[in-house]
Amino acid sequence: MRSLVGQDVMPLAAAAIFLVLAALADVAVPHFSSTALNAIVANGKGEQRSVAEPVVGLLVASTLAAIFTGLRGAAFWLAGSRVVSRLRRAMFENLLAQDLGYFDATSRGELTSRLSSDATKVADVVSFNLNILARQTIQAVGGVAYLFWLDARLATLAVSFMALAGVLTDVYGRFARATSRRTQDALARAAAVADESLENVRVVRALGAEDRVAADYARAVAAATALQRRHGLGYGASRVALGLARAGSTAAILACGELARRSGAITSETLVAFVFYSAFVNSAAFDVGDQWAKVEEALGAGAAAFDVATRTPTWTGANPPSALLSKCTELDSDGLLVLDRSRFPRATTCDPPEKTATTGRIDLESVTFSYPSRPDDLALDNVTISVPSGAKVALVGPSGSGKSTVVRLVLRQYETKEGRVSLDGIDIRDLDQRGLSRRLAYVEQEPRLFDGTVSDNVRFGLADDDPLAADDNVIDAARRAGVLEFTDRLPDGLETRVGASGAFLSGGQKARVAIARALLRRPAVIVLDEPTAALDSESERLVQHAIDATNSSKLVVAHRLSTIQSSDLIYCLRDGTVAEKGTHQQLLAIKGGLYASMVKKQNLSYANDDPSSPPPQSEQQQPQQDDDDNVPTFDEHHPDAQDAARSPLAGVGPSAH
Ligand SMILES: Nc1ncnc2c1ncn2[C@@H]1O[C@H](COP(=O)(O)OP(=O)(O)OP(=O)(O)O)[C@@H](O)[C@H]1O
Repeated sequence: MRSLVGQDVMPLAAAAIFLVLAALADVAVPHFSSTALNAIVANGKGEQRSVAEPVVGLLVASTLAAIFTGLRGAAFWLAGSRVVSRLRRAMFENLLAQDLGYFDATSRGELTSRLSSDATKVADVVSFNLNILARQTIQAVGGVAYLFWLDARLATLAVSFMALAGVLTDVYGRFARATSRRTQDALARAAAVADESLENVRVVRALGAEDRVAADYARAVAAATALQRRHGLGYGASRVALGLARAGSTAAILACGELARRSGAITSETLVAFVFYSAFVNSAAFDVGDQWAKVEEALGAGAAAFDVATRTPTWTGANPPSALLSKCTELDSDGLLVLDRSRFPRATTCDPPEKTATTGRIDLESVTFSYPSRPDDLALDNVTISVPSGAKVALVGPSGSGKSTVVRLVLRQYETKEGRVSLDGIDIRDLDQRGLSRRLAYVEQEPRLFDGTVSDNVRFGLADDDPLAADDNVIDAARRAGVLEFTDRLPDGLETRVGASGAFLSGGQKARVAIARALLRRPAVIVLDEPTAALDSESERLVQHAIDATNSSKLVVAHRLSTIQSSDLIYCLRDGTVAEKGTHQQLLAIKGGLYASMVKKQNLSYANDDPSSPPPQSEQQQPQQDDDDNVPTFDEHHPDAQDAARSPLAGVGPSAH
C-alpha cells in the first residue's frame, strides 16, 4: 500500500490540509448557529444581543467549509484515480511476471475481474471513504472536545453512546470485510464463466449449448447475489442498531440535560449549545462508523487485488522467468512499482543477445518434469534430447506423449523437476529471459495475434528502434512466409488490421504472420509446433522451404509425419519418454517400431480420407522400409506424400543452413 500511495504524497498532503481546514470550518458552524439562536431567544425576552454577528460568522464558516470541502474532494479524487491506475498496473505487471503454472490454475476471467472490479473498490476507498472518514473523525474529535468544555457529565453520556456505536460498527465491519471478499471471489468466478463462454462463443453456437452456458453463468451470478443479499441484510441490521443508538443518545442527552438544568448544574443556553453540538458530533461519529465499515468492505474486496499485485513468481536458477523482472528491463519514469528489485535478489545477469555469441544448440539433459497442477504425474521422465547447431530435429509421438511439454520447457515456460535445459551449454534458467526470447522464436499450432496491423504483428515484441524491425526486414520476412501473397490483395497491404486476436484473418493467414514474426527475429533456434498444418500444400511447401533455408536450429513438433521426413534427427516420444531416435530412414528400419507404425497408420488414414486415392492396401502390401535400399515410404498416391516427394526437402537429409 505504501508503494501505491507513495508517489501521491503531494496531492494527498494537499488533500489532508484542505480536509483539516474544512473540518475546522465545519466545527465552527454549530457554534455560530447556537449563538444566533440563543441571541434570538434572549432578544425575545427583551435582551439586546447582536444576531448579525453570529450570522456573519455562520456565513463565513459555511463558505470556507464549502470551498475547502470542494478542494479536499477534488484532491482525494485525483489521488484515488492515480492510486488505482497504479494498482492496476502493479497487478498487470505482476501477472506478466508470474510463472506460467500460475495461469494453469487461475482463469483469465477471474484475473480480469480482479483488475477491474476489485481495483475499483480500492479506488473508492481512497477517493471517497477515507476522505469522509478522516473528515468525520476530525469533526467528531473536535466536537467531543467542545462538548466536554460545555459539560463534562453530559459529554461522558454522549461519548458512551458513541462507544456503543463503535462496537456495533466493528462487528458489522468484520462481517462486511469477510462477505465482501467472498462476494468478489464469487463475481470473479462468474466473470471466468462468462469469459470462457464468450471466448468460445462459436463453439457454443455450433453445439447449441447457449442454454447450458447461460445456466452456468446464472448459477455463478446467483452465488454472488446470495452473498450480496446477506451483506444487504447485515447492512440493514447495522443501520437499525446504529439508528437506535443514535436516537437513544439524543433522548438521553435531552432528558439528562433537562434534569441538570432544573438542578441548576447547566444553563438553558449551554444546554441548547450542547444539544446542537451533540447532534453534529453524533452525525459525524455515526458517519465514521459507516465509512469505517465501507473501508473494511473495500479492504476485503481489495485483498485479492493486492494478492495479485504482490504474488511472487516461483523460479530456480539465476534469472527470473519473465523479461519484466530482468535486470536489463528499462523502467519508465513512474517505475514499475511492483517490480521492486529487492524482491528479486536472484536476478543476476543481463545478457543482451548481441553480446553473447550463440550457435543455437539445445540440450535437454535427463529431464524429468510434472506440471504444477498435477505434481504426481510425470509428463516427462528422464528425457534427453539434443538439437545440434543449425540442425532440424523433429519430435513425434502419440497424443499426450510429451511433445508440447518438451517445447514448453525449451521456452522456459515451466521449470524442470530434475535435469536441465541448456542453450549453447548454458542452463536457460541462468539466461536473461529477454535474451532467451530473442534467441528462440516460437510458432505455435494455433498462432495468436494481437489487435493491430499485420506489420505490427510481424514486429511484435521488438523495440521500435530495433534494426530488425525496419520496414525492409518486415517486408522480406512477410514475403518469405507468404504473407504478402494475401496482403498484396488487400487495400492496406501490410497495414491491414487483423482484428481482436486476429479475428479478421483465416487460420492459414494467421499461421503465415506468425512464421514471418519468427523469421524476422533471425533467431538462433526456431521452435515450431506444426504451424503449417493450416496451410494448403503449396503454401506449406513454400513456408517450409523458407524456414529450412534459415541458419537457425529447428525443433519441430509434427503430427503429420510427411512434414519432417527430411529432419536431421527425429525423436519419437511415448508416455513422456524417448522411445526411439534416429533419422526417418533409421526409424522406419525398426520393425514394429513406434515411428514405423505411426507412418503406416498415417498412410492408411490418408488413403481412406482421400476419395481419389486407390483403395487401401493390405497391411502386407503397405510400403515398408526395404532393408536393402531406401524406397519411398509414404503412400505415393496421397497428396501429402506427393508433396513430400516433390518437396525440396524430400530425402535430402540435413536441411540447408
Ligand atoms: N498445463 C497442463 N497441466 C497439467 N497437465 C498437462 C498440461 N499440459 C499437458 N499436460 C499433460 O502432460 C502430458 C503431455 O502433454 P503434451 O501436451 O506434452 O502432449 P503432446 O505429445 O504434445 O500431445 P498432442 O500431440 O495431443 O498435442 C499429457 O498427459 C497432458 O495431459
